[in-house]
This record gives sequence, C-alpha cells and structure tokens, in this order.
Amino acid sequence: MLILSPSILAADFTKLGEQIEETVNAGAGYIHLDVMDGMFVPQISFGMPVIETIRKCTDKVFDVHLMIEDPGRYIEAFAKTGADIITVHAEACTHLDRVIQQIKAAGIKAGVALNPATPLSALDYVLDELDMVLIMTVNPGFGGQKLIPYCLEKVHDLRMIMKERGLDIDIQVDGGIKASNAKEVVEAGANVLVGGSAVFSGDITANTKAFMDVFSEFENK
Ligand SMILES: O=C(CO)[C@H](O)[C@H](O)COP(=O)(O)O
Ligand SMILES: [Co+2]
Repeated sequence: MLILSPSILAADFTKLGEQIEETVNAGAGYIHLDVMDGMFVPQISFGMPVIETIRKCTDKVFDVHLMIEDPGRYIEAFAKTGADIITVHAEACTHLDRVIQQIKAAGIKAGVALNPATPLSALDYVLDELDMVLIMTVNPGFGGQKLIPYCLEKVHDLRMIMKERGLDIDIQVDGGIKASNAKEVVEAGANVLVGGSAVFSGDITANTKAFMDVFSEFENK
C-alpha cells in the first residue's frame, strides 16, 4: 500500500490543525513529525508538547522521525505523546538493537533511518526486528532540499534484500520528495513517501491529490 506522510515541518504553525485536516481529507495516510535536537542535526524543531497537542486534531498514524542524539533516552516520553511509529537514526544510537527493543516494548512500531552516506549494512542484524526503514533522500536537518539520486539505488537494493530474506517491511523515503518524482521513488521500491514543502507550499489539497494520482496509477495496475 502506498502512503503519503506529510511533514508538518513545512506547515504554517499558526494554522497547524487546519492544515493537517486539509491534507488528511485529501488522502494523506500518516502525519510525519520531525523532531530535531540541534545536536544530531543543526536545527531545533519541536518536541513532546507539540506532538501531544496535535494528537488532539487527528487520529491518523503519527510517524515520528527522531533526529536526536542517543534517542533511547526519550522513547518512553515520545510513546506517551501518542506516536504510532518511532524512527531513530542508526547513526545516533550506540546500541541500536536495544533502542529498537525499547520502542517495541512501548507497543509502538519501530523504524530505523539511514543518512545518505550510511550503508545498508548498518541494518544487517536488526532488519528482521523492524516495521519500517527510512532511507533519507537528503541529509537530515532541513526541509526544501533536493533529492540525492543515489539514495534511490539504496531503496532498490534494500527492496531486493528484503525479497531475498522474505521480509515485508515498509520503506519510507524522506527529503525532496514531490509528486513529480513520486513515480520514480515508488518504482525504486519505496511505499511510504514523506512530503514537506511539496505538500504544504501553496494549495495543500491539490498538492496532496497530486500524490494520490500517482499512487492510483500503481494501485490500478
Ligand atoms: O526529515 C526531514 C528533514 O531532515 C523532513 O521530513 C524533510 O525535510 C521533509 O521536507 P521536504 O519534503 O521539504 O524535503
Ligand atoms: Co523527516
């Protein structure tokens, strides 16, 4: 199943509830929440209180992307905000397997993100434990960047590895994803697409529907 996960980082925070509702009504399946700590990435975005507050606007799947150092310290706190999926960066965890166990022990789906320069081998011993892999298609930290083409080769290679191992895990892509490159991204093997600026700049309904139109081409095949 193909899912659009709009990143609220690109939304107008004075109209957050309205804008989330608009993208959900137009077909968005998840809501992507980018948490940045000013250490793992240069920016500081938002944390638990904001996620807890917007949990009241929608019952859609909350897909929380933790761009924070040593995320194991905060899994329980983010679990309490109403997160449905928590994704941590492999590069930010000293004991990645332990953090994945923490997420699952909290009753939440576990994702691991890889930066563009991190090889797929970083997932070797944990892949079977995961619900989702996030292949970053830009270096994390900022919205509005351009997709790095070689990251789609990683998506393709990961889909092949999963096939060989008989695994059916979601592959998410994040960074520079637009309706105009969505076809290519899905063909590479991704099924959860994060869109920030491509969803929230301009007409949110039309932008969301443009992704849905690409998805329907695949679903009607
Ligand atoms: O994780 C992220 C940045 O690190 C964001 O999810 C991403 O930037 C989305 O924004 P855009 O679609 O505009 O690239
Ligand atoms: Co993100």
